[in-house]
Amino acid sequence: MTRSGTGSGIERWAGDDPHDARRALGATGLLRAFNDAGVLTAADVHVARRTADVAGEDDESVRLAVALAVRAVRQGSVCVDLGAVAGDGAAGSTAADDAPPLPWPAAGGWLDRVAASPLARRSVVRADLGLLYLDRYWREERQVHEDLAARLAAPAPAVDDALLRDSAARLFPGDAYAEQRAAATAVARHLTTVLTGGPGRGKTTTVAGVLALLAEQAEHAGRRLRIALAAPTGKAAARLQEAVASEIGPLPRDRSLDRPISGQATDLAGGRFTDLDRRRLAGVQASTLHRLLGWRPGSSTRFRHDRSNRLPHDVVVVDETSMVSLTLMARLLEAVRPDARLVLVGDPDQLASVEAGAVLADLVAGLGQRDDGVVAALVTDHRSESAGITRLAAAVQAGDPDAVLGALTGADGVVELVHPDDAAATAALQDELARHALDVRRRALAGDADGAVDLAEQHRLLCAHRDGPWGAAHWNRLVERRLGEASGTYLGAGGTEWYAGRPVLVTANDYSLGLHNGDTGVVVADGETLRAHLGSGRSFAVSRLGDVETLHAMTVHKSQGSQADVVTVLLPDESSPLLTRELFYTAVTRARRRVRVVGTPEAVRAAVGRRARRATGLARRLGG
Ligand SMILES: Nc1ncnc2c1ncn2[C@@H]1O[C@H](COP(=O)(O)OP(=O)(O)OP(=O)(O)O)[C@@H](O)[C@H]1O
Repeated sequence: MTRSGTGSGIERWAGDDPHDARRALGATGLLRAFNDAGVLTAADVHVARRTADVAGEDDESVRLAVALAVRAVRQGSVCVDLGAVAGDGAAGSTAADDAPPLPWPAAGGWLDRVAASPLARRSVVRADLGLLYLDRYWREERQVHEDLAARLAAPAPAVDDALLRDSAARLFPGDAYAEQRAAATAVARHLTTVLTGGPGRGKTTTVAGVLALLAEQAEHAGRRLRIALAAPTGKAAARLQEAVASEIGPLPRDRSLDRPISGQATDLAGGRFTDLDRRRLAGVQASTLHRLLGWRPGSSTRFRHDRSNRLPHDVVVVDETSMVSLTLMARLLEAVRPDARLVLVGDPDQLASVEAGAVLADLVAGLGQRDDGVVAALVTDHRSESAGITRLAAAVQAGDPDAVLGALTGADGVVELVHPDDAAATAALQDELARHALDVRRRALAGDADGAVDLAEQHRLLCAHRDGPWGAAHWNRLVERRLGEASGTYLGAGGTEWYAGRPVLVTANDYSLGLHNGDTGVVVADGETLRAHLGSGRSFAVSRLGDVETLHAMTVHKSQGSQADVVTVLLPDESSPLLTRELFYTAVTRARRRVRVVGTPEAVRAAVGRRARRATGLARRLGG
């Protein structure tokens, strides 16, 4: 009852080192074979063995199925499709063509055996939709579906039609704003909306207008609108806050909200928003989703706000929804009041969340066929100065490698491809990186915090991997070596860890300090001491910072939710399982003005051709 010969496409780690920590000691049978082959890690095997032993399950194929479900979650999927996993190379075919065949159980009846096993009877695993889930993820996916279905079936929120028409025409005037006007009207008319679009498609502009429009509706009904703006990372929340504030314009000098507003509202910024809009929206703050939901010490999956203690807001806008995991979406949906508007904004073509799930892509796939405007897509590019980046991103999205290579070799100076074997070009790149780091350091040594932060934020070096010759760690060391040579000291790990000009990335939330995972900044000299400046006037003694990384280079995954004027993307070679269309798209769309890709044409083709698919059932549940 085994299949063999299939499955050479499944992603494997090199299982030939007997001391590799991923080796499961004492494993036998199928678990042993799949661990030896580098498909399962020790942790996958351990969980499968423990749960099977407790439940008294001896069937090796069932044990293997559980281990594959654990593996699936580890790799970002919510479930595993046992019928397809054997041939699944979607996440990257790293097995050599001559890798020995794996003893796969026959697909027919495999899931049924798991469904009839004591493990399923004890609800350790769930078979549903022809997929196998670990219980927690099955419950979360069902909850997300049920909460969304209830919201979609609930009566539409009350709106004053004439006022809505007027304010939509005022806030989104003429043909130039027609797409956003339609999207904003859809948001006003629905309890739940998914607002999608790539960079520069006018999502933030739409959000700002929607808030003004809803605030006007609320005031018309004699209420003040309670607004929550949130994003998965601190960086993304800060960007959202800044973008919405700059879109709306500065508050009029008299900030009194209670003062009766007499006469016609003036339009100070000369834009679409009036003083009245600005007053109605005064004080709106963006926060991380964790902060909005009410982080509780010791738990990353339970929050102060939940089904029994809902958020007070009338409208909740979440930006960068592609980064929201299934678990976080489940917590959000149970906390939002059933009658509050929920607007999920994001770019479904970007990499999905670090944790399991692909919620935004699932929402678009599952709800996109509806013709009622629940999914509103913005497609018009409003950033003309970066047309080259838009062309490149569109070609990546379309999965057209020739068009991608064409866009990369265009002569517009906006987009550039550097071959890694081009010694002169890579030396020039290293010189440029060193020069940039030195300029940041000079400002930091002079105590110019704003100047150092601004300059550091202008360029990002993005890598697919953390480790290896094209990994972020290597390039961080390389730039630090060049900085050290120029400074006559040894900088970085093993030398002076904290130095003026060290760009830093915060990698964990610290609520007591107000630090958020994803915050970035620069270490700046302050007399004899060093302080890390994180922008917006926030600074900390470096001794208080725990979880930080050096940011001369960063991984594409960690760059999600942020942008820089100039981005350099280092592609690994084509065999890397991380090299996917979503990773490449996310990397190039971090650039506002210029993007340089360092990689072979083969790596570019591999990236464009490979999808980072995740197994989930949500799209199917939503699509009926
Ligand atoms: N209809 C429009 N006409 C002209 N300019 C526009 C229009 N909509 C937005 N813009 C401008 O285009 C730029 C990009 O818009 P916006 O920031 O709203 O896009 P976005 O989708 O949020 O982008 P990103 O995800 O990159 O932040 C902004 O400078 C904005 O002022």
